[in-house]
Amino acid sequence: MTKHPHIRFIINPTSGPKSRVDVAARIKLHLDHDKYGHDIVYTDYAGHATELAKQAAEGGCAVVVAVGGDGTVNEVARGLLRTETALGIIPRGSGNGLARHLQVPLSVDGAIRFINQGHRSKIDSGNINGHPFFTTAGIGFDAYISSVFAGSKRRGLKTYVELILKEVRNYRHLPIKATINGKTIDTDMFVMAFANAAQYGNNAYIAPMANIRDGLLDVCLVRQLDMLKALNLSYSMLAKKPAGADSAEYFKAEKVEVITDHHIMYHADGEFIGKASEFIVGMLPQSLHVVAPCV
Ligand SMILES: Nc1ncnc2c1ncn2[C@@H]1O[C@H](COP(=O)(O)OP(=O)(O)OP(=O)(O)O)[C@@H](O)[C@H]1O
Repeated sequence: MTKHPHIRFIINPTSGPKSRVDVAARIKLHLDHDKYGHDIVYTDYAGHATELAKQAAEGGCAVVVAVGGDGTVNEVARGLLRTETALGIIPRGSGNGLARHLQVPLSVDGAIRFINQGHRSKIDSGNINGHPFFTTAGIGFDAYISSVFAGSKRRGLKTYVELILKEVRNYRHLPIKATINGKTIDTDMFVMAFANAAQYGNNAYIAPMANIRDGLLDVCLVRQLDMLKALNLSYSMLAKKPAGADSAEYFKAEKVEVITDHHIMYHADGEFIGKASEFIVGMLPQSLHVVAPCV
C-alpha cells in the first residue's frame, strides 16, 4: 500500500450492460492518484466480493468500492459492516437503488469523481432472518418477482413492470400475524416491504419518506392487491408519493416479526433468498460508513 489512503475496487465482471465500459481503464484515468493509492480485483464467484471486502478492511483500506449492481453492493457492504472502511459505489446494475439513494452519479466517470471528493457519512443497515440488507428487503410478492427476475436474462425497469403486471393476477395474499413496534395484528399480506433506502432501484419508491440514517425501518404493508390497486401503487411509487390507504399502509419500526402457517418467499436487496414461515426484521443503526455526504 502507498502512504495515501488506499481504495480497493471490486469489480463483478458479470454485472452491468453488455456494452461494457473498461471500468479499470476509467479508474486509472480519473482517480485522483495524488490523494489515493488503489488496487482493482475481480470477483470469481457469487459471495467472493464479501471475502475481498473483509480482507481489505482488515488490511486498513480506507474505502472499498463495489463496481456492480445492488447484489454486488450488498456483498461488499456485508464485508464492511461495523468496520472503519467506507463503501463506495460505481453503479453498474439495472436498478442501482443504494447508489441512487445516496445520489452517487450513475456514470462511471461521474462516480469516480464523486469518490475523489472524499465525502464520508454513516448509514443504517437492515437485517432479515440474519441476512443484511442496505436498500430494501421484503416478503411475499416482491420476493416472488425477485426470484422470477433472477432467472430472466432481461434486465431493467421495463422487464420489471411487465413481470409485475403479468404475475400480479396469479399471486395470492396469505394470512399472517405481524408484530410491529410491539403491537400484533392478524392480517392478509400480499407483500410486506422493509425499506432502509427509499427505493427498490430504478427510482421506484416503495417508501418515499424513508431516512437511511434514522435507525428505523420503513415498513410498507400491502394487504391485498388487484389490478386497479397495483396500478395505483405503481403510479405512487414512480411519482415518489405514498399510495392511498386502500392500497398500502406505512409504518416506522425498529423491529418487525412475522409468523405464518405458510412458507413465504423473501429477498434482501432484490436477491431472492428462499422461503420461511417466521421472519425477524431489524436494524443496525449507523453500522456502515459510505462515500457520500450526509444530505
Ligand atoms: N464472478 C461471478 N460469477 C457469477 N456470479 C457472480 C460473480 N460475481 C458476483 N456474482 C453474483 O452476481 C449477482 C448479481 O450481481 P449484481 O446485482 O451486482 O448485478 P446485476 O444482476 O447485473 O444487477 P441488477 O440486479 O441491478 O440487474 C450477485 O448476487 C453476485 O453474487
